Order: sequence, then structure tokens, then C-alpha cells
Amino acid sequence: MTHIEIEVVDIGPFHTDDADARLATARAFGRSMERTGFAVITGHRVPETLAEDLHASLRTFFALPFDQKSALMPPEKVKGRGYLPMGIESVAKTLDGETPPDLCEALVFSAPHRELRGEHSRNDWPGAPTELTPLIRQWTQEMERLTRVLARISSLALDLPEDYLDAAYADPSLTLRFVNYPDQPDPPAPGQLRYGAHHDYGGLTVLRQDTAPGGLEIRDTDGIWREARTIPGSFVINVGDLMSRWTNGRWRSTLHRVTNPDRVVTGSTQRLSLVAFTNPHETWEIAPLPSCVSDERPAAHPPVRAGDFIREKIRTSMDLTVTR
Ligand SMILES: O=C(O)CCC(=O)C(=O)O
Ligand SMILES: [Fe+2]
Repeated sequence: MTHIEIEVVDIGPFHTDDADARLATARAFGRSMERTGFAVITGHRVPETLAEDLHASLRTFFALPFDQKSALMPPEKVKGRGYLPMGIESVAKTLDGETPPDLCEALVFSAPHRELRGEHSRNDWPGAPTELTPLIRQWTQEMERLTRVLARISSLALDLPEDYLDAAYADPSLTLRFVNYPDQPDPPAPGQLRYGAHHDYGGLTVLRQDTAPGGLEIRDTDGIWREARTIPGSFVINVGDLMSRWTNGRWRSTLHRVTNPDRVVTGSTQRLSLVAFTNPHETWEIAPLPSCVSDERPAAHPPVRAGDFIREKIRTSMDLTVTR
């Protein structure tokens, strides 16, 4: 399996007052989003120790007995929050209809940043291990901060003023999804993957992957699946369907999946990903950005509200009631 070439962008200049460096950084980011729909960022200032501590604590959480984890399952089945056991989700359904369930379990938090500000929310916070909830709260703050930095990079990358998207992200929509892909003592069913082929639904996805075997694959422009390289301490950023629509197709929402580890690998193949789905506010109207429409490239879609668009995508991925 060959690797896909994804641009590595050091976003350090977005923490300085060097406007020229910021523009050059944003352009590199934008080129990558146009070419592959993916970029790898370094220089993001999310503390490495926080990422490592959270990763370790989540490993402890997912190793708890099922009864303890399932206490965090919302009463009605929703994909938007709580503990999602293995067998509930089949993400490739958004594309292919019936597919076997994904080989992962997840812990999801919906708009945790609003809860930190004291707003009402229906997230259930894990009581064990004890350090997990405080770590997720810190992670939330970092992801909210990074969401705003990414909005600024995106604005510049799309030839707009740097603060153009600030209003859309003043109160972003943010979902944290922590995913455990367990060891696979038995071979998966035919066609069954750790996470089936899918497009992300929303704005930009922020992914911290670990180096376990059986990882992220991206469908390249030639139609071939290629592995994404893992650069320690970096985040993978990718374009979701909403962002692609907002840019009138200029940025690509690329098909990706999480593949199974090779059966010949010995030892543990457990993989744990920290994912953040970052979006503009739910009520934001998504009409093609002015720099993305022209006489040659007229608007491909009518405007849509961000929240409505994403809810519809989630509905198709599961036979579930979506309540928020
Ligand atoms: O775990 C990964 O590497 C990717 C997860 C993913 O694609 C998603 O959560 O949408
Ligand atoms: Fe994804």
C-alpha cells in the first residue's frame, strides 16, 4: 500500500503577527484542500501532554466492562452524543445502503463548549476513570480555539479577508468523537471495516490518529485507496460535505475509511482516534462564498442552513431518531 501525499502545513504563523507568513501558510493549506481535501497541520499549539493524557484515559474508559460504558448510552438511540457501542453504526450506509456494522465503538460529546459556558446540554460525562471528564473539558477548549484558527486560515486560503468567517464561527458547532477500534481476534466479515468508506458531513474535521496498524485510507484522485501517513504530534484536517458546498466545490470532500489491520500483524492492533467535527453555527446560511462563484463557475446548490444539512446526513447513516 502506497501513501498519499498530503501537504504538511505549519500553522505557527497564525500565532504571530507576521501577516505575510500567515498568507503563505493559508495558501499552502488551501492548495491542499483543493487537491486532496486533506492537510496535515503542525504548529497548532495543542499541548502534546494533553493529547497523550486524554488518549491514555480513553483507553482506560474503553477497557471498562460493557455495563459501565453502556450507562452512558442515551435513552433513545442518537448518534450525536453518548456511548455508541460496536454494531450501532455503519457509516458507509450514507453511500451504499446496507453494509455490515463498523468495527468501532465511540464516545461522543455534542457542543461540549457550550456546556462549559454554562448552557444547557444533554451530554453524559463519564465518572470513570476520574481524570477523563476534566481532560475532555480541556480538550474541548483546545478544539474550540483551533476551530477559530482554522476559520481564519480558511478565509485567507479562499481569498477572503482573514476575519471573513469569524462571525460564522463566533459560536461554532462542535462535536467531539472519541473512537476505539479494538483488536480483531476474529477476521472481520466480508466488506466489514473499522470505519467504512464515507465523506464527512460538516465543515472541517480535526483528527488526531495514533500509529496503530489498520489506519486511515483516502481515495486518491486516480480512484486508488492510499494510506495517510501519521506524523506524531500533528492533526489531519479534512473537508466535509458542508465545507465543499460552501466553497462551491472548490475544496474537495474526499472519500476515506479506516481499514482493518493486516492479519499477519502480531500483538495489539488497537487504535484510538480523537476526532472533532467543526462547523459554523447551526443557523448559519451556507451559500457559496463570494470568492468561489463566477460566471464560469455559477453556484451549484441553493443555500441551506448548516444544522439542517448535517442533520439530514446523520439521518441517512443510521436508522435512528435524531433529536437535536
Ligand atoms: O479514525 C480515523 O482515522 C478516522 C475517523 C473518521 O473518518 C471519522 O470519524 O469521520
Ligand atoms: Fe471521517
